Amino acid sequence: MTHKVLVLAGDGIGPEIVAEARKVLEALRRGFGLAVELEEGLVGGAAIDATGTPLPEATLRLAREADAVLLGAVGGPKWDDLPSERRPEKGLLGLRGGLGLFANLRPAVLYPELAAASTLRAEVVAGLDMLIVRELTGGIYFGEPRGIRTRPDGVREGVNTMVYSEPEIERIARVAFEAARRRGRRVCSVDKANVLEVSALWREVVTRVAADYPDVELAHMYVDNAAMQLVRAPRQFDVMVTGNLFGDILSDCAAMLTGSIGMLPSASLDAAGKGMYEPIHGSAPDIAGRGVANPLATILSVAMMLRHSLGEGELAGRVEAAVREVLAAGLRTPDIDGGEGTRRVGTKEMGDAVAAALLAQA
Ligand SMILES: NC(=O)c1ccc[n+]([C@@H]2O[C@H](COP(=O)([O-])OP(=O)(O)OC[C@H]3O[C@@H](n4cnc5c(N)ncnc54)[C@H](O)[C@@H]3O)[C@@H](O)[C@H]2O)c1
Ligand SMILES: CC(C)[C@H](C(=O)O)[C@@H](O)C(=O)O
Ligand SMILES: [Mg+2]
Repeated sequence: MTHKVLVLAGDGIGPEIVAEARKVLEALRRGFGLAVELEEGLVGGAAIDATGTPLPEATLRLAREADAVLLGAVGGPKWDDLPSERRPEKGLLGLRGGLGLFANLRPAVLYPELAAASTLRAEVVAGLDMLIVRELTGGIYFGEPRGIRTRPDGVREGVNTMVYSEPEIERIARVAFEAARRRGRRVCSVDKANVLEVSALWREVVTRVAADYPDVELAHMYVDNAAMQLVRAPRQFDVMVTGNLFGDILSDCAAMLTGSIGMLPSASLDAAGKGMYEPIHGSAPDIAGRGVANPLATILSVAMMLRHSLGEGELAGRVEAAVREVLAAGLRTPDIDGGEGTRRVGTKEMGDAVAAALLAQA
């Protein structure tokens, strides 16, 4: 069966990093007979420029028809003055919401070769392998009412609403407990239950779901403490489950423990396992067009796509092994502190090296 993948390069470094991910898919096709058909679509600023909207109907339709979506990044200063409804980011949120991709898996894994590049001391971070399970289609990102309004006294106010229903909390909790069963059997649920009612309900529902997983240990943590614990002693975490906004913030924080935000992939899944795959970072306007962006988060997102949506777990392992190999060979993009025995390379050279390492396995 031929897998249909929709590729949405997006903005900024998006096209540069996606080009390297395509090389990896091409190497899998040539070296291992992966049957994959790529289609391209527009999203974000690129879609605004071409069609006037960040998520054209055609893109959503192609995404629905595909087995999986691979996305680069969206956004950039060119579109920053648009009202939030028309910004590039709305295209990404529209895809997540429109496809029902409620479960966002963000693994933060330290490759041993990058221990010296972590913002933490090697002995604090060595062996780090945690998974952030972020709820992706609810919470304050999607709650109503929202907007900027003017009160009767003439004062303007901005409004967003954080809402989580019991079914929304229950289904993301189950994703976290199921993942924990395949890993270290520990779940830490992160909330702000000392202040927010939405978090009090979150805690209650997660605790209830935990009863179905007696083999998994559950802990609760307030989000402010969780941010601190991530940079104090991150190895205490196995699976962390949290809401949309907290998960966004904590995953950027966790990224730095692994050496660079350019290393963190993600999978956004629906109830049936269909998914969209993207690095957790953005369009990096400060380095776009210079050929220096780290493509590994996107390449590792391809590995997640192979495993979670295409039923090609063995090939996923091969991609991860190829990444390990190029890091062990000392290749580093400039976002990662090199040090002795390393060699600075650009985006293309890194992608070529991963593709070559893959073909060498064939
Ligand atoms: N999923 C997405 O598409 C996504 C995610 C986050 C931010 N954004 C958007 O991207 C734009 C820029 O946002 P930002 O600057 O806050 O975050 P960013 O993640 O784009 O960049 C933050 C910093 O990390 C660096 N960086 C990010 N990815 C890198 C990579 N692969 N290799 C090397 N360095 C990398 C950047 O150069 C920058 O210094 C905004 O419009 C934002 O809304 C999009
Ligand atoms: C661009 C933005 C909408 C997005 C988010 O906040 O979810 C990004 O920061 C991410 O982490 O994927
Ligand atoms: Mg983010």
